[in-house]
Amino acid sequence: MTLETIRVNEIFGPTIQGEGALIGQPTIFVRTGGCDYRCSWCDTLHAVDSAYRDEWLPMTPQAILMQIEVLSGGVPLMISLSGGNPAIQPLGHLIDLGAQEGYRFALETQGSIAKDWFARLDVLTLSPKPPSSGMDTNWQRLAECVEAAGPETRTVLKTVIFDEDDYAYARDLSGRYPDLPLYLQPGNHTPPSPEAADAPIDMAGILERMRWLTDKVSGDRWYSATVLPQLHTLLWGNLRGV
Ligand SMILES: C[S@@+](CC[C@H](N)C(=O)[O-])C[C@H]1O[C@@H](n2cnc3c(N)ncnc32)[C@H](O)[C@@H]1O
Ligand SMILES: Nc1nc2[nH]cc(C(=O)O)c2c(=O)[nH]1
Ligand code: SF4
Ligand SMILES: [Mg+2]
Repeated sequence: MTLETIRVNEIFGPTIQGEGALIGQPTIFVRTGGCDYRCSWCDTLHAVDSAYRDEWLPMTPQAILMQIEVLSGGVPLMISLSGGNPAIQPLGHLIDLGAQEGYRFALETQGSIAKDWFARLDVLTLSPKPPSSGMDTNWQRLAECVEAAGPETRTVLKTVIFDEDDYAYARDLSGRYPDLPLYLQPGNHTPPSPEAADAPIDMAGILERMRWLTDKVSGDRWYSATVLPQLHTLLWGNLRGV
């Protein structure tokens, strides 16, 4: 039987999950190449811009799992699937193969493409994009993603906030999905260029935005939202592969 290959940009770890529901927890990242969005402030353009597609190697699920096993020393831990948009890729077989060895899978996507294998994830993070990204949210597609994940997968929302319009977007999102946990992440206005393996970051500016966001959430008595930084950028700035 021939299996579909997955376009892989990078596999790295173990590191800690730097964002959202699993923040601080050990994980290995599998970053796929290719995205249907072009967010103005994307911090991972090397996995988005097709100018870099030569760096997205087609790999079988078996080859990916072998690399995961080497990196993890065979200890099954959480595998974070990100991108680009990993929902573009045929990841169902990798999830099943990894699950046989005890690995669990979390996936990070903007919620523009639903797949039936979302139901076999441990955690699905839907990260719809606010106005500052320049992208429009297709609410029907987002609903299809929530539906596809079903009751067994832990589904959470995470949205990036740069300004007042983004904040209003997040409030609207929360109203649409009052039962899903929502994580608010201050935006990094100094994302790396795709060529840079490391690049300067305005940490003071990001933390100032986080203080502004925290004040707003508290001032509005918005007690159901969780405000979190990108912990990996706090620790390593714009360094890639951490
Ligand atoms: C690079 S994306 C890859 C997965 C998927 N395409 C998505 O956007 O959810 C991973 C996460 O990083 C966030 N992100 C991207 N650029 C960012 C920036 N400049 N500041 C803060 N978060 C950012 C995205 O919103 C998303 O939640
Ligand atoms: N440590 C760490 N945590 C992350 N959480 C989301 C990431 C991503 O780029 O999708 C990411 C990443 O690249 N590194
Ligand atoms: S959807 Fe995610 S990977 Fe795609 S451009 Fe936006 S932030 Fe980058
Ligand atoms: Mg990132």
